[in-house]
Amino acid sequence: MTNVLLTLEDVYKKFQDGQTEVDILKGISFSIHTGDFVSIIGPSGSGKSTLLTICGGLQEPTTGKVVFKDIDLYNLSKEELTEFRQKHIGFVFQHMHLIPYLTALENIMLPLVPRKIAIQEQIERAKFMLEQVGLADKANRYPNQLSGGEQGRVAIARAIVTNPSLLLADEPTGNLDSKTSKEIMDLFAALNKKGQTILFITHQLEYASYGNRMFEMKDGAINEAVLK
Ligand SMILES: Nc1ncnc2c1ncn2[C@@H]1O[C@H](COP(=O)(O)OP(=O)(O)OP(=O)(O)O)[C@@H](O)[C@H]1O
Repeated sequence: MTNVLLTLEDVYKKFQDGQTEVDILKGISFSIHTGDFVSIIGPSGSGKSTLLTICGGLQEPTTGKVVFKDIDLYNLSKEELTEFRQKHIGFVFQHMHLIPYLTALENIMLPLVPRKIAIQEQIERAKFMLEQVGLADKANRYPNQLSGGEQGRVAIARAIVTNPSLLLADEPTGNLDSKTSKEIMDLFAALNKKGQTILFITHQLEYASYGNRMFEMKDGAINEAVLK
């Protein structure tokens, strides 16, 4: 039985830098399995965010294939790709991107809106997610009434309220102090323990080692570290 969730096959990404074309990703291949907790670590500008967006169906590679289960992502139409992302992918970004004029609960409900789910069920599911991330008592707070770590928790709850097969996080601890960062990483670890597949970027080895696999990016290539 195979439980491969995502496969990248010889992925290249080139960007135009003035007159020259620069290869940012140079033939990346790997597979992620259901239940994996994978970190990507590497120097600034090495292409980590570019890789993550390609994995999440947000940015097409120049060449190469991205296959999710048996779906060849970049063969989908724009509409199909949007639907795919809504159904299968959760995103958490460094700056959280919470909507300032919506409460924590309403922020978490947002991804459910396009699904035409009855409003009461949206509320119930968002409340359940708040409990999962330990913020049941902060449902009616606005983002500016929450600490950085609490905002991170809301962003994570929002990313997983749709039960995505894959959670992608781009430096989720980037703006947080070390105590709060550890809390967020502990939350990821707890979610992974419950079965959530996670691929995340970090600059810090300490957090990279939370995962069961670690990818090191350098000069457009990836090297999987051997973990003990
Ligand atoms: N749309 C674009 N057009 C041109 N160059 C780009 C574009 N997007 C990214 N780049 C370049 O590609 C390189 C990799 O960027 P990327 O954001 O993927 O790196 P990163 O490893 O995530 O960096 P950081 O750790 O600083 O966030 C950088 O040199 C960046 O300037």
